[in-house]
Amino acid sequence: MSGSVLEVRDLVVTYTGDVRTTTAVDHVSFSIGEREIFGLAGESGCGKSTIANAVMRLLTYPARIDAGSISFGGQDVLGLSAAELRRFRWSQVAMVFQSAMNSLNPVLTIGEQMGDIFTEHTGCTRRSARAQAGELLDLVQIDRSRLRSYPHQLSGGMRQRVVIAMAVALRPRLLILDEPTTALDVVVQQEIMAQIAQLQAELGFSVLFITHDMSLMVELSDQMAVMYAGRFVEQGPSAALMHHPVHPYTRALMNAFPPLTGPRVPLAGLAEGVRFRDIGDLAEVAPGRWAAPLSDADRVRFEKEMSA
Ligand SMILES: Nc1ncnc2c1ncn2[C@@H]1O[C@H](COP(=O)(O)OP(=O)(O)OP(=O)(O)O)[C@@H](O)[C@H]1O
Repeated sequence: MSGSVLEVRDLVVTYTGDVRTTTAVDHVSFSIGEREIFGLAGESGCGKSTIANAVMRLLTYPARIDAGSISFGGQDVLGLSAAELRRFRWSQVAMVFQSAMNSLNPVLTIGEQMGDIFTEHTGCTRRSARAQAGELLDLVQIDRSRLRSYPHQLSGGMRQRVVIAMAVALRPRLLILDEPTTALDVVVQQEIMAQIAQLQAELGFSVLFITHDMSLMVELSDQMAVMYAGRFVEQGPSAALMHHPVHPYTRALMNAFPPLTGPRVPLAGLAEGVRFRDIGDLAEVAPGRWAAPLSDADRVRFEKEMSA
Protein backbone atom coordinates (compact mmCIF):
# COMPACT_ATOMS: atom_id res chain seq x y z
CA MET A 1 0.00 0.00 0.00
CA SER A 2 1.21 3.50 -0.89
CA GLY A 3 0.36 5.08 2.47
CA SER A 4 -2.40 7.16 0.89
CA VAL A 5 -5.50 7.80 2.93
CA LEU A 6 -7.55 9.07 0.00
CA GLU A 7 -7.12 8.30 -3.70
CA VAL A 8 -9.28 10.06 -6.24
CA ARG A 9 -8.80 8.88 -9.82
CA ASP A 10 -10.18 10.44 -13.00
CA LEU A 11 -13.27 11.79 -11.25
CA VAL A 12 -15.95 13.28 -13.48
CA VAL A 13 -19.03 14.95 -11.95
CA THR A 14 -21.80 16.60 -13.96
CA TYR A 15 -24.88 18.62 -13.06
CA THR A 16 -27.86 17.99 -15.30
CA GLY A 17 -29.79 21.12 -16.20
CA ASP A 18 -32.90 21.76 -18.31
CA VAL A 19 -30.88 23.39 -21.06
CA ARG A 20 -27.45 21.82 -20.71
CA THR A 21 -25.29 19.59 -18.60
CA THR A 22 -22.37 21.21 -16.73
CA THR A 23 -19.20 19.24 -16.15
CA ALA A 24 -18.22 20.58 -12.72
CA VAL A 25 -15.32 18.17 -12.15
CA ASP A 26 -13.50 17.00 -15.23
CA HIS A 27 -11.06 14.07 -14.91
CA VAL A 28 -9.51 15.08 -11.61
CA SER A 29 -6.97 12.85 -9.84
CA PHE A 30 -5.12 13.31 -6.55
CA SER A 31 -4.16 11.46 -3.43
CA ILE A 32 -3.71 12.50 0.19
CA GLY A 33 -1.12 10.79 2.34
CA GLU A 34 -1.19 9.90 6.02
CA ARG A 35 -1.04 13.14 8.12
CA GLU A 36 -0.80 15.22 4.96
CA ILE A 37 -2.60 18.53 4.39
CA PHE A 38 -3.74 18.79 0.78
CA GLY A 39 -4.97 22.17 -0.39
CA LEU A 40 -7.45 22.73 -3.17
CA ALA A 41 -7.53 26.31 -4.47
CA GLY A 42 -9.45 28.00 -7.24
CA GLU A 43 -12.01 30.67 -7.95
CA SER A 44 -15.67 30.44 -6.99
CA GLY A 45 -17.55 27.89 -9.07
CA CYS A 46 -14.51 25.94 -10.28
CA GLY A 47 -15.70 22.71 -8.64
CA LYS A 48 -13.93 22.50 -5.27
CA SER A 49 -17.00 21.81 -3.14
CA THR A 50 -18.25 19.31 -5.68
CA ILE A 51 -15.08 17.25 -5.16
CA ALA A 52 -15.51 17.40 -1.37
CA ASN A 53 -19.15 16.40 -1.61
CA ALA A 54 -18.24 13.54 -3.93
CA VAL A 55 -15.71 12.21 -1.40
CA MET A 56 -18.35 12.41 1.35
CA ARG A 57 -20.93 10.81 -0.98
CA LEU A 58 -23.21 13.79 -0.43
CA LEU A 59 -24.01 14.51 -4.07
CA THR A 60 -27.63 14.10 -5.10
CA TYR A 61 -29.56 14.89 -8.26
CA PRO A 62 -28.92 16.92 -10.42
CA ALA A 63 -25.30 15.99 -9.61
CA ARG A 64 -24.00 12.72 -10.99
CA ILE A 65 -20.64 10.97 -10.76
CA ASP A 66 -20.08 9.97 -14.36
CA ALA A 67 -16.66 8.37 -14.11
CA GLY A 68 -13.71 7.73 -11.86
CA SER A 69 -13.02 6.16 -8.51
CA ILE A 70 -12.64 7.30 -4.91
CA SER A 71 -10.78 5.02 -2.58
CA PHE A 72 -10.41 5.63 1.14
CA GLY A 73 -7.95 3.49 3.06
CA GLY A 74 -8.36 0.91 0.31
CA GLN A 75 -12.19 0.82 0.40
CA ASP A 76 -14.26 1.84 -2.60
CA VAL A 77 -16.21 4.89 -1.40
CA LEU A 78 -18.55 4.93 -4.39
CA GLY A 79 -19.60 1.36 -3.61
CA LEU A 80 -20.46 1.87 0.09
CA SER A 81 -23.95 0.81 1.21
CA ALA A 82 -26.15 3.14 3.29
CA ALA A 83 -25.13 1.36 6.51
CA GLU A 84 -21.44 1.53 5.56
CA LEU A 85 -21.81 5.22 4.72
CA ARG A 86 -23.12 5.97 8.23
CA ARG A 87 -19.96 4.43 9.67
CA PHE A 88 -17.77 6.13 7.07
CA ARG A 89 -18.99 9.68 7.72
CA TRP A 90 -17.87 11.26 10.98
CA SER A 91 -15.78 8.34 12.16
CA GLN A 92 -13.52 8.01 9.11
CA VAL A 93 -14.06 11.24 7.19
CA ALA A 94 -15.58 14.38 8.69
CA MET A 95 -16.33 17.64 6.96
CA VAL A 96 -16.60 21.24 8.11
CA PHE A 97 -18.82 23.02 5.63
CA GLN A 98 -18.76 26.63 4.48
CA SER A 99 -20.35 28.79 7.20
CA ALA A 100 -20.65 25.71 9.40
CA MET A 101 -20.78 27.85 12.51
CA ASN A 102 -24.26 28.95 11.45
CA SER A 103 -25.43 25.35 11.21
CA LEU A 104 -25.38 24.74 14.96
CA ASN A 105 -28.89 24.13 16.29
CA PRO A 106 -30.00 27.40 17.94
CA VAL A 107 -32.31 25.72 20.47
CA LEU A 108 -29.87 23.16 21.85
CA THR A 109 -26.91 23.89 24.12
CA ILE A 110 -23.37 23.28 22.88
CA GLY A 111 -23.11 20.38 25.36
CA GLU A 112 -26.26 18.70 24.02
CA GLN A 113 -25.11 19.03 20.41
CA MET A 114 -21.61 17.76 21.12
CA GLY A 115 -22.90 14.97 23.33
CA ASP A 116 -25.31 13.82 20.60
CA ILE A 117 -22.37 12.80 18.39
CA PHE A 118 -21.21 10.29 20.98
CA THR A 119 -24.64 8.93 21.91
CA GLU A 120 -25.61 8.58 18.23
CA HIS A 121 -22.39 7.04 16.96
CA THR A 122 -20.96 5.14 19.91
CA GLY A 123 -24.14 4.36 21.86
CA CYS A 124 -22.56 5.60 25.09
CA THR A 125 -24.55 6.96 28.05
CA ARG A 126 -25.56 10.65 28.28
CA ARG A 127 -23.24 11.08 31.24
CA SER A 128 -20.25 9.70 29.37
CA ALA A 129 -21.20 11.75 26.27
CA ARG A 130 -21.22 14.93 28.36
CA ALA A 131 -17.79 14.12 29.79
CA GLN A 132 -16.44 13.51 26.29
CA ALA A 133 -18.02 16.77 25.08
CA GLY A 134 -16.10 18.54 27.87
CA GLU A 135 -12.86 16.95 26.67
CA LEU A 136 -13.62 18.14 23.15
CA LEU A 137 -14.01 21.72 24.35
CA ASP A 138 -10.66 21.39 26.16
CA LEU A 139 -9.15 20.35 22.86
CA VAL A 140 -10.13 23.66 21.24
CA GLN A 141 -9.37 25.74 24.34
CA ILE A 142 -12.93 26.69 25.18
CA ASP A 143 -13.94 26.69 28.83
CA ARG A 144 -16.16 23.75 29.82
CA SER A 145 -18.73 26.13 31.30
CA ARG A 146 -19.66 26.82 27.66
CA LEU A 147 -21.28 23.40 27.45
CA ARG A 148 -24.34 25.12 28.92
CA SER A 149 -24.28 27.96 26.37
CA TYR A 150 -26.49 28.26 23.32
CA PRO A 151 -24.81 29.04 19.97
CA HIS A 152 -25.93 32.69 19.96
CA GLN A 153 -24.05 33.21 23.25
CA LEU A 154 -20.71 32.41 21.54
CA SER A 155 -18.68 34.55 19.16
CA GLY A 156 -18.32 33.48 15.52
CA GLY A 157 -14.79 32.22 16.13
CA MET A 158 -15.88 30.17 19.13
CA ARG A 159 -18.77 28.64 17.21
CA GLN A 160 -16.41 27.70 14.41
CA ARG A 161 -14.08 26.06 16.93
CA VAL A 162 -17.00 24.12 18.36
CA VAL A 163 -17.86 22.87 14.87
CA ILE A 164 -14.25 21.84 14.25
CA ALA A 165 -14.12 20.06 17.61
CA MET A 166 -17.34 18.21 16.70
CA ALA A 167 -15.81 17.17 13.38
CA VAL A 168 -12.83 15.54 15.08
CA ALA A 169 -14.95 14.03 17.89
CA LEU A 170 -14.73 10.48 16.53
CA ARG A 171 -11.08 10.86 15.52
CA PRO A 172 -11.55 10.67 11.72
CA ARG A 173 -8.55 9.86 9.54
CA LEU A 174 -9.46 12.63 7.13
CA LEU A 175 -10.92 16.06 7.84
CA ILE A 176 -12.38 18.02 4.94
CA LEU A 177 -12.44 21.76 5.49
CA ASP A 178 -14.49 23.65 2.91
CA GLU A 179 -13.68 27.36 3.28
CA PRO A 180 -13.59 27.03 7.08
CA THR A 181 -12.88 30.68 7.80
CA THR A 182 -14.74 32.56 5.07
CA ALA A 183 -17.21 34.36 7.35
CA LEU A 184 -14.61 35.38 9.94
CA ASP A 185 -12.38 38.42 10.22
CA VAL A 186 -8.67 38.07 9.44
CA VAL A 187 -7.47 37.83 13.04
CA VAL A 188 -9.99 35.13 13.94
CA GLN A 189 -9.17 33.37 10.65
CA GLN A 190 -5.56 33.11 11.76
CA GLU A 191 -6.57 31.77 15.16
CA ILE A 192 -8.79 29.12 13.59
CA MET A 193 -6.08 28.03 11.18
CA ALA A 194 -3.57 27.79 14.01
CA GLN A 195 -6.12 25.74 15.92
CA ILE A 196 -6.55 23.35 13.03
CA ALA A 197 -2.77 22.97 12.62
CA GLN A 198 -2.42 22.23 16.31
CA LEU A 199 -5.24 19.66 16.30
CA GLN A 200 -3.75 18.02 13.25
CA ALA A 201 -0.32 17.75 14.91
CA GLU A 202 -1.95 16.33 18.03
CA LEU A 203 -4.45 13.91 16.49
CA GLY A 204 -2.60 13.05 13.26
CA PHE A 205 -5.48 13.21 10.78
CA SER A 206 -5.04 14.12 7.11
CA VAL A 207 -6.75 17.21 5.73
CA LEU A 208 -8.38 18.20 2.47
CA PHE A 209 -8.40 21.98 2.76
CA ILE A 210 -10.49 23.98 0.32
CA THR A 211 -10.16 27.71 -0.13
CA HIS A 212 -9.80 30.39 -2.74
CA ASP A 213 -7.38 32.22 -0.46
CA MET A 214 -3.87 31.34 -1.59
CA SER A 215 -2.06 32.91 1.37
CA LEU A 216 -3.94 30.72 3.84
CA MET A 217 -3.50 27.68 1.67
CA VAL A 218 0.23 28.01 1.22
CA GLU A 219 0.69 28.60 4.94
CA LEU A 220 -1.16 25.46 5.94
CA SER A 221 -0.88 22.81 3.25
CA ASP A 222 1.92 20.40 2.28
CA GLN A 223 0.68 19.68 -1.23
CA MET A 224 -1.80 21.64 -3.27
CA ALA A 225 -3.73 21.70 -6.49
CA VAL A 226 -5.00 24.75 -8.35
CA MET A 227 -8.32 24.20 -10.03
CA TYR A 228 -9.88 26.05 -12.92
CA ALA A 229 -13.21 25.30 -14.63
CA GLY A 230 -13.42 21.74 -13.28
CA ARG A 231 -9.82 20.79 -14.04
CA PHE A 232 -6.53 20.88 -12.18
CA VAL A 233 -4.12 23.29 -13.88
CA GLU A 234 -1.23 22.77 -11.48
CA GLN A 235 -0.35 20.42 -8.64
CA GLY A 236 2.65 19.86 -6.37
CA PRO A 237 4.29 20.84 -3.07
CA SER A 238 2.68 24.08 -1.83
CA ALA A 239 5.93 25.96 -1.21
CA ALA A 240 7.16 25.19 -4.73
CA LEU A 241 3.87 26.32 -6.25
CA MET A 242 4.01 29.53 -4.33
CA HIS A 243 7.61 30.42 -5.12
CA HIS A 244 7.73 29.09 -8.68
CA PRO A 245 4.24 28.84 -10.15
CA VAL A 246 4.36 27.26 -13.60
CA HIS A 247 0.86 27.93 -14.89
CA PRO A 248 -0.18 31.57 -15.48
CA TYR A 249 -3.50 30.94 -13.74
CA THR A 250 -1.65 29.92 -10.56
CA ARG A 251 0.35 33.13 -10.81
CA ALA A 252 -2.83 35.15 -11.32
CA LEU A 253 -4.45 33.52 -8.28
CA MET A 254 -1.34 34.18 -6.17
CA ASN A 255 -1.45 37.84 -7.17
CA ALA A 256 -5.13 38.18 -6.42
CA PHE A 257 -4.64 37.87 -2.64
CA PRO A 258 -2.59 40.07 -0.35
CA PRO A 259 0.05 38.06 1.54
CA LEU A 260 -0.58 38.02 5.30
CA THR A 261 3.08 38.68 6.02
CA GLY A 262 5.93 40.50 4.24
CA PRO A 263 5.99 43.71 2.25
CA ARG A 264 2.98 45.22 0.51
CA VAL A 265 2.74 44.31 -3.16
CA PRO A 266 0.32 45.54 -5.83
CA LEU A 267 -2.56 43.13 -6.48
CA ALA A 268 -3.47 42.07 -9.98
CA GLY A 269 -6.76 40.56 -11.05
CA LEU A 270 -7.68 38.45 -14.02
CA ALA A 271 -9.66 40.63 -16.42
CA GLU A 272 -13.27 39.66 -17.08
CA GLY A 273 -13.59 37.69 -20.26
CA VAL A 274 -10.04 36.32 -20.22
CA ARG A 275 -10.66 32.59 -20.12
CA PHE A 276 -8.58 29.57 -20.95
CA ARG A 277 -9.83 27.58 -23.86
CA ASP A 278 -8.83 23.95 -23.52
CA ILE A 279 -7.03 22.75 -20.45
CA GLY A 280 -4.97 19.70 -21.23
CA ASP A 281 -4.06 16.82 -18.91
CA LEU A 282 -1.41 17.57 -16.31
CA ALA A 283 2.14 16.79 -17.40
CA GLU A 284 5.10 16.40 -15.04
CA VAL A 285 7.22 19.55 -15.30
CA ALA A 286 9.69 18.71 -12.51
CA PRO A 287 9.86 15.82 -10.04
CA GLY A 288 6.61 15.90 -8.07
CA ARG A 289 5.28 18.94 -9.97
CA TRP A 290 2.53 18.84 -12.59
CA ALA A 291 1.05 21.55 -14.77
CA ALA A 292 -1.43 21.65 -17.62
CA PRO A 293 0.17 22.51 -20.95
CA LEU A 294 -0.92 25.79 -22.51
CA SER A 295 -1.90 26.35 -26.08
CA ASP A 296 0.21 29.03 -27.76
CA ALA A 297 -2.85 31.28 -28.08
CA ASP A 298 -3.66 31.02 -24.35
CA ARG A 299 -0.05 31.65 -23.39
CA VAL A 300 0.13 34.81 -25.46
CA ARG A 301 -3.21 36.10 -24.12
CA PHE A 302 -2.26 35.44 -20.51
CA GLU A 303 1.25 36.81 -20.69
CA LYS A 304 -0.22 39.95 -22.21
CA GLU A 305 -2.95 40.14 -19.60
CA MET A 306 -0.56 39.74 -16.72
CA SER A 307 1.99 42.20 -17.92
CA ALA A 308 -0.70 44.87 -18.46
N1 LIG B 1 -27.02 22.00 -7.70
C1 LIG B 1 -26.39 22.44 -8.80
N2 LIG B 1 -27.01 22.44 -9.99
C2 LIG B 1 -26.38 22.84 -11.10
N3 LIG B 1 -25.09 23.26 -11.14
C3 LIG B 1 -24.43 23.28 -9.99
C4 LIG B 1 -25.02 22.86 -8.75
N4 LIG B 1 -24.07 22.97 -7.77
C5 LIG B 1 -22.97 23.43 -8.38
N5 LIG B 1 -23.17 23.61 -9.70
C6 LIG B 1 -22.19 24.10 -10.67
O1 LIG B 1 -21.01 23.31 -10.55
C7 LIG B 1 -19.85 24.13 -10.65
C8 LIG B 1 -18.95 23.88 -9.47
O2 LIG B 1 -19.60 24.31 -8.26
P1 LIG B 1 -18.88 24.17 -6.84
O3 LIG B 1 -19.86 24.61 -5.81
O4 LIG B 1 -18.31 22.81 -6.71
O5 LIG B 1 -17.69 25.23 -6.98
P2 LIG B 1 -16.71 25.80 -5.87
O6 LIG B 1 -15.39 25.90 -6.50
O7 LIG B 1 -16.82 25.01 -4.62
O8 LIG B 1 -17.30 27.26 -5.63
P3 LIG B 1 -17.37 28.12 -4.29
O9 LIG B 1 -15.95 28.47 -3.94
O10 LIG B 1 -18.19 29.30 -4.68
O11 LIG B 1 -18.04 27.26 -3.27
C9 LIG B 1 -20.34 25.56 -10.77
O12 LIG B 1 -20.25 25.94 -12.12
C10 LIG B 1 -21.77 25.52 -10.33
O13 LIG B 1 -22.53 26.46 -11.04
